[in-house]
This record gives sequence, C-alpha cells and structure tokens, in this order.
Amino acid sequence: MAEYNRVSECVGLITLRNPPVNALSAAVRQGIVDTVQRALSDPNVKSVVICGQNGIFCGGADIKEFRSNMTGPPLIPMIHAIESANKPVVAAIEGSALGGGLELALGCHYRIAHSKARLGLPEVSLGLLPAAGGSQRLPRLIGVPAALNLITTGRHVTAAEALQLGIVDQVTDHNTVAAAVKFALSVAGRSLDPRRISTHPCPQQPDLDALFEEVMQKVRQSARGAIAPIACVQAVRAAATLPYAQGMERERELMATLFTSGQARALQYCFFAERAVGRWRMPSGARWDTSKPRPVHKAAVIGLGTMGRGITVALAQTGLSVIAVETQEKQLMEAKQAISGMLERGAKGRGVAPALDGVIYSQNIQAVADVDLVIEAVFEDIALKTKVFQQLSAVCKPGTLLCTNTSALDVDQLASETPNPELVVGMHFFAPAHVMKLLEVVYGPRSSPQAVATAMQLGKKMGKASVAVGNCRGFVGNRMLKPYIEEAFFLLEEGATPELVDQALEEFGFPMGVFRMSDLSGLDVGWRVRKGDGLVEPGTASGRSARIRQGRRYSPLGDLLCEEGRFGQKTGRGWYQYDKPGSRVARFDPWLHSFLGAYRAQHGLVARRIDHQEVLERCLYALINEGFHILDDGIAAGPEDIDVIYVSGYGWPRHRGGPMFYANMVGLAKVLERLEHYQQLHPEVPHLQPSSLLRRLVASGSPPIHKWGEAIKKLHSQL
Ligand SMILES: CCCCCCCC(=O)CC(=O)SCCNC(=O)CCNC(=O)[C@H](O)C(C)(C)COP(=O)(O)OP(=O)(O)OC[C@H]1O[C@@H](n2cnc3c(N)ncnc32)[C@H](O)[C@@H]1OP(=O)(O)O
Ligand SMILES: NC(=O)C1=CN([C@@H]2O[C@H](COP(=O)(O)OP(=O)(O)OC[C@H]3O[C@@H](n4cnc5c(N)ncnc54)[C@H](O)[C@@H]3O)[C@@H](O)[C@H]2O)C=CC1
Repeated sequence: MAEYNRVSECVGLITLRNPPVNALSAAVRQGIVDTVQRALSDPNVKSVVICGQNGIFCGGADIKEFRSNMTGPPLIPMIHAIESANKPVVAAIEGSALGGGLELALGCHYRIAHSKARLGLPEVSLGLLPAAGGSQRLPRLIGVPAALNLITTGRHVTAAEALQLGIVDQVTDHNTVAAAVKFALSVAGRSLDPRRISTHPCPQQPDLDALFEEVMQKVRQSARGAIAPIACVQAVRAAATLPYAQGMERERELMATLFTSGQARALQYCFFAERAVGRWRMPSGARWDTSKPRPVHKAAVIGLGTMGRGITVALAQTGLSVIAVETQEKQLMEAKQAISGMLERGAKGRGVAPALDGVIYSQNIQAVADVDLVIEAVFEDIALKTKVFQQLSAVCKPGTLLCTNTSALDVDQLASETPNPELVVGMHFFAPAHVMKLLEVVYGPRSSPQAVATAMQLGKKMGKASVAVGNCRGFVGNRMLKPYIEEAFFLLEEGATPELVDQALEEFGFPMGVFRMSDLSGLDVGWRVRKGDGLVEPGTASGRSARIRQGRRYSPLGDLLCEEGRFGQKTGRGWYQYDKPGSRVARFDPWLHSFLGAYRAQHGLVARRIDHQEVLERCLYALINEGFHILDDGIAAGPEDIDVIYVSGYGWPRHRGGPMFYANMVGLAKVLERLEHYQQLHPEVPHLQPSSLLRRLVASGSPPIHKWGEAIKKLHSQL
C-alpha cells in the first residue's frame, strides 16, 4: 500500500509500503492512485514527493502477481496520471529503482537519488520488456544508444552514472527524502511541460537505421535464442521512430507476446529459484533458518594452482584476510604474481583499491593456525588430501571449518580422517573460481548444520550462487554431466560429427557444445578419471565387446584422442584443430573425420544420419534422467537446486530455466516416452533407463514443478 503525509506544510509525501522491496502489487498501485489523487486535490499541497519505506524506492512490478490473474489499477494509466499532474512530483530514490519502479520514477517530473542507489530496467532478464512506458520514456530522456544499452542488458547503474546519463536530476549523500522535499518546494509553481518526458521526441540520432541494425545483430548473437532482448530493441526502435501513443501501442503488442511466453516463465522461475536455494535444508532436517553460521574474518587456501589462485582472489575481494599456502617455491612465486594481477584487474574494473595487503603468502602450513576457515585445493589425490586435513586438524584453532575443493573425491571419507568430521564440508568452486558464479557446498552425513550455514554464507558473500548438495560421486553438476558426455560420444560412434552435436546444442542455447567445451577444459581431465576407474584399455581391440566395459556400453573415443596427444586447445588439437596450442578458434579437422571413419570400420559400426532432435533428446534427456536420480537420492533438495547449478555453472541457457524446468515444460510423460524409446534401442546404456522417480511422477499425473517436492515426499513415504 502507500501512505500519505503532508510535510513542510505544502508537500504531499507518498511512501510506498510493501516489504521487502516495495514491489508494485495491486494494493500498492491502488495506494499510489489514491494518494496521488489526494495530493493533487488538496489546495494546500504545492508539490508531491514519492519515496519507498525502509531505504528502498521500489523493486518493480510484483513478479509473483504475473502468475495469477492481475487485478488492481494498471501501471500505465497510473504513471500517466502522475506525469500529467499539474503539481511537480519528485521521486526520492533510495536503494533500488528497478523495472516498474524506475518507470514510476520516469513518470515523475524530477528524480533525486541517494549516492548508493541503483537504477535499471532489468525486465529483459525476466523475459519481458519495460512495458509501463519505460521503453518509450527512457530513450526520450537519455537518447537511443544509452537506452538501448540499459534496456537490452538490464544492467543496474549507480546513482553517479544515472546522473551522468541524465536519468536523475540530483544525487545526495544525505537524507534523500529531505533533499527531495526541499527540491520539491524549490520547483513548486514552475512550468511542468519540459518535464513530461512522453511529450518530447527522442534526442536526434544520426544514422538511426545503421545503429539499430548493428545493435540488433549484436543482440541476436549474444541472446542465443532468447526473444526478450530482440523485443527490447524493437520497442526502443518504436520510441525513436513513432509518436509516443503509437510507440506505447507497439510496446504493448511486444509485451503481450513476451508475457505469456515459455521463456518469460523460465526466466522468472530462475529468479525465484536463485533465491530459493538460499533456504537450504538437509535430509537430517537441519535448515537455513535454524542453523547459525560462524563468523569468518580470516581464511586460508592450501595449494595455489589453478583453483587455489582463483579462490584466494574471490576471498580477498570480499574483504577477508587470506593466508595462501603453497609448498612449491616456484609455484608460490608464480601464484603471488598471478593473484596480484587478478586482484589489480578486478579492482580496476570496480573502481576500488586492490586488496593486495589482504593476502599473506606462506610455504608453511603452520601459518594457518588462527584462521576461521580453510579451503584446501591441492592435487586431486585422496592420500595427499587426507594428509593435509590431518595436518590442518593439528594446526588450526579449535572450531576452524575445513573445506575441500575436491571435484570427485569422497568428502565424507576425508571428514572421517579428521578428529572433527562435523567441521568438514566440500566447497566445490568452478574454474576460474573468482569469475564463475557457481559454488556447490557439499555436506556429508556428519557435517554440522553450522558448517553448512557458514560455507553457504561465505559463498553468498563472495557473490556466488551457492547450492547445498549431498555427497556423491561428481556431486550434482558433474554427476549429471557424465551421461550427457557419454551420449555425445555414442552419437559420434553412430554417425554424428562433433560439429553436428555442437551445433544442435549451441542452437538450443548452450554457449558451447559438448566437444568445443571438452577441447576448452582439456580432454586429459576425463581421461585421468576414466583411468582411475579402470575403464581405459589399450586401443587395439575391436568390435562390440571392446566397447562394453564393466558391464555397460563404453566409448573409448576420448581415450584414443588422448593417446594421440590431442588434449584440446592446450595442445592445438582435440575434437577440432586450432591454429596453435592455446588458440581458441575451433576449426574442422579432416584428420578427426578420417579417424572417426576408421574407428567405425574397425568396430563394425555403420554410420547413419543423425538429426538435431536426436542429439538433443539423447544428450539432454540422459542428463535430466540423472537429475531425477539425484532428487530421488535426496542429493539435491529440490529441482531448483539442480537448475541453479546448471544455469550458473554449466551454461544451460537461462531462458530455458534449467534441465528440470525444461523437463517440466516438455512434459514428464514425453521425457519418459523418449527415454524408453532410446533405452529399447540401446539396452546396454544404463543411464537411458528411466529413473523410477520419473516413472512415479508420471504415474501420479505429472505434477507441475513447484509441486514436485510435495509429490516426492509423498512417493517416498509410500515406499
Ligand atoms: C501485460 C502486463 C503488463 C505488466 C507491466 C509490468 C511492467 C513492469 O513493470 C515489469 C517489472 O517491473 S518486472 C520487475 C522488475 N524488477 C526486477 O527485476 C527487480 C527484481 N529484484 C531484484 O533485483 C532484487 O530483489 C533487489 C535488487 C530489488 C533487492 O535485492 P536483495 O538482494 O536485497 O533482496 P532479494 O533477496 O533479491 O529479494 C528479497 C525478497 O523480495 C522478493 N522480490 C524481489 N523483487 C521482487 C519483485 N519485483 N516482485 C516480487 N518479489 C520480489 C525476492 O523474491 C525475495 O523474496 P524471497 O524469494 O521470498 O526470498
Ligand atoms: N582445475 C579445475 O577446473 C577444477 C579443479 N578442482 C579441484 O581443485 C583441486 C585443485 O585442482 P587444480 O587447482 O586444478 O590443481 P593444480 O595442479 O593446478 O594445483 C594444485 C596445487 O597444490 C599444490 N600442493 C600440492 N600439495 C600441497 C600441499 N601439501 N600443501 C600446499 N600446496 C600443495 C601444488 O604444488 C599445486 O600448486 C583438485 O582437488 C581438483 O579436483 C575443482 C574444480 C575445478
């Protein structure tokens, strides 16, 4: 709702009240309509100020309302009434003015912002466009290029940038409402015509067509199939080329298409899923709201290779003191240089001083005695990690949390080697750790809720999408990746090419297909794991039996490439060829294609035509099927956890919501039917055998995704 007060005798002060972000719910919109009318009809009121309670102006439309029949006064006429008012209306912007919140402010005649405020039109990230006049007013106010940038990216700008762009009229370091009231008094009685943004044309822009063509091309490339960014460009084009009323009509038409689209549903699901994963819970019943994190002021990182360096940077950038330990002198010197460089570049980008003094380097593990939390990132070797954990248990002060960045080892086994297993959790970062958004916080049966709470809170502080998951081989992300990659290998055996598979996945929306990704991360990584699992054999055997290992279908293709020294980009050869080692542009490699031909001949395989649909169904449904196993095992608490992991760490296209959301959109019965179909064709592939949870969900009527949690609980209780 909105509260009304008269201040300084002649200023009507309207305060939006809808915690936590003063979203424009039906009640708030009604409140604004009523209070604006009251202020305008009061002869004692000379001007009006609109602000939000609790230090936040407005987080935009109430996204939860989008899923219901929207009632209450619509935004567009409400904002129009404010702009048409015959008394000046000033927006006092603290905290955030986003989406509909900024559109409301753009309807006001003046905008005063606190220096710490953030403003933006992030609708595109929800699959929408600023359809309460934002796409028409912002270009008129700040010009077409700047408006295109803000609206197509959805980025939030600081108050300083907003002032520079002309979005706000004044920035204050003091009480924003007081400054706005003072300002409102000073402009009372002035002509408002120049302040009504909708009545002006966009500032002149030379070569408009060329500009829109260029932006459209750029947006199409980066959107990877998302429709909202394209509609945003079209809406701004309408602002630049049509009178306001016609532009608004175009805005409405474009929004009508977006509003009901599957992409908007997927993106809005992602928004809430990212917040839901913070409300973690463990099978033991421990939960986010009953587990208090320990304070972490000082942390340590052990092992300064690829991962340890990024983790050190991520910790130092949150303002923590970090002790960085590396036993090899040469590695330590290189790491120091690399970490300082990363901190300097990061600080430059954010316009702050680099936290170089926050990191202390040492070759001696004794240096970590007084830290609150340690993250171990030494080689992936259980004996070495066990030794390091035992040393840490002896050196660290009581209560220090011991975290491992292992990607595949058993967190619980490591914990059991320490005197205090309750203090051990996995913190599985992704490379490069200071850039990648995802963090899997892995708990074992003995990890204490406090340890999980502490790791989750630290992850949040580092700006990571932190997801608490149970302990199993590969945790959630890598466990699901395995069947996805294996299916891609099988498709090559059956007649596909790396180019075809990658194209199908990239058209689906992945930034890179599975083979380009494998070349980037290094084929030797998986090879080492398969060797450890006893799957790799000399490459001379042929026929079907050579491709059945440990009782299931196996493709040695990746191993054979590694035996040729083809590790991907780093060696200049992999599934593709590169101009030189380390180069990034993947090119068709005739060698690879004749190798595939010879391999098929050796194994009596006859290449057949494989289309994009089969690639998608086999790779994605195998991955999704593993997701159902993970839910059934209780490794992930809900589908949101899996989806956040895939969207923030594995390049799953956000506008498709994550693998489990995608399965829900496709229809569980369809996913089941296709898995059954492929399983019949490939009975020796266990990951195509539909999960019993998927079967049971289909049998129980395929409940929508927000009801899976309830359905799984019910199904488990029936077992
Ligand atoms: C044909 C129909 C025509 C319709 C025309 C409509 C046109 C429009 O007008 C379109 C829109 O505005 S769409 C909304 C645009 N606004 C946004 O995207 C801002 C979303 N919020 C944020 O960025 C951060 O919450 C923010 C920066 C604001 C605050 O961040 P924090 O980190 O402090 O807090 P969070 O943890 O993110 O959020 C706290 C709780 O608030 C919930 N929430 C946030 N924004 C919301 C919003 N706009 N609507 C509903 N709920 C919202 C958020 O979910 C969280 O609650 P829990 O999920 O329960 O934790
Ligand atoms: N590289 C990647 O993409 C990812 C790796 N991981 C995991 O992170 C861990 C580290 O991996 P990378 O950084 O790639 O390895 P790396 O080989 O680049 O670095 C390991 C570092 O640990 C140092 N080290 C070895 N023993 C030590 C000891 N006792 N004390 C201090 N330092 C010691 C080594 O000298 C080396 O500098 C592994 O468990 C790996 O599975 C997790 C996610 C992704």
